[in-house]
Amino acid sequence: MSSKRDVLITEVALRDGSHAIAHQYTVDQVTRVAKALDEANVPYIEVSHGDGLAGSSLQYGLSRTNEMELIEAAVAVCKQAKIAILLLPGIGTIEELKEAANLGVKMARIATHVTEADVSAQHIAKSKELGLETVGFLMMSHMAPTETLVEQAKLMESYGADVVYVVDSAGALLPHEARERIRALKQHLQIDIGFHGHNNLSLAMANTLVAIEEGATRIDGSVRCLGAGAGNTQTEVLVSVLDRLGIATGIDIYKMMDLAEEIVAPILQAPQEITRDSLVLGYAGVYSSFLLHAKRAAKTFNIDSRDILIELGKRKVVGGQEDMIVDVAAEIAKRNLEAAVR
Ligand SMILES: CC[C@H](O)CC(=O)C(=O)O
Ligand SMILES: [Mn+2]
Repeated sequence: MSSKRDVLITEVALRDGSHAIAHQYTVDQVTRVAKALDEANVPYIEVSHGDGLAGSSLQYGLSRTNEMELIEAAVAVCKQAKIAILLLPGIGTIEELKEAANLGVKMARIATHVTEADVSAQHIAKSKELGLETVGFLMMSHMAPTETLVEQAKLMESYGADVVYVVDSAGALLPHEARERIRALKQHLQIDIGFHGHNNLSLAMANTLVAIEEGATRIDGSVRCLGAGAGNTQTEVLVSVLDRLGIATGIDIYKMMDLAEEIVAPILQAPQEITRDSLVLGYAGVYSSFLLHAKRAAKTFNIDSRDILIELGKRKVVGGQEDMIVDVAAEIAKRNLEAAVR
């Protein structure tokens, strides 16, 4: 296996996939997945609560296992892969960042809403000071015009980020929109550009390939699509497609396929597919991680989860506003009741 890498892949199933399994990862699962990914020569593995460090809460979902234990377990079994964490300023703090760095984490991804990059300044600076490779992660990138995205990415670059990602949190970007965004960032920034897709409109692979065509060299994938909503670009498929295209990832294709089938598939509560709910996430431009919350609220209020998601899309609700899901569900239930007695 060649260790040449034209594109650096970050495997996100142990972080983004946490949303899909209601943050129920065990140390044993994380150990087995991280070890197998390391043996397949995956360069970066992200491990955290789905909403990043310190995300475990009633608002976002309580973790079964303390994420620091999960990080420690992943670090312990990786010989070549670097462990990454996600941090959303305001949810995670500098204290958790330091704790993760002490455990052996090598990369920190600092995530903000696409128009709020300024809140990442001190976290990016601290991450650099701790000697971590540092990534700016601009979430819900479909919600801002390309000029705004460029402005915000430049802020992250000016704070010291080594890489900036276009994050299609809702899986709402169409290929020409992904192309325009990556092209503009390549034109205006000196640092590396990354792309993180979600497959709600079945476009994660197409958008990823377009991003690579436009010069993105940092790409996220989730093995067996174990990510929020319909999941991310499926890593083992991506690695195979890139190999066919002559783009080196350095990842062992058979080992990726085997770990997807034998280690990750049994973790899934249900196969990751594009259901009517995940399709609505992409169609209405709603945060992929809202999926389970909306389904739960729909059950509580006996309403259609799609009505909740469509309304959240109309209101342009962003990450961190999970409390709005129940508010919206209650309003819809009240409206339905009023209509029924009229
Ligand atoms: C809530 C954080 C979010 O899951 C980060 C991410 O992966 C995305 O925005 O797609
Ligand atoms: Mn994601």
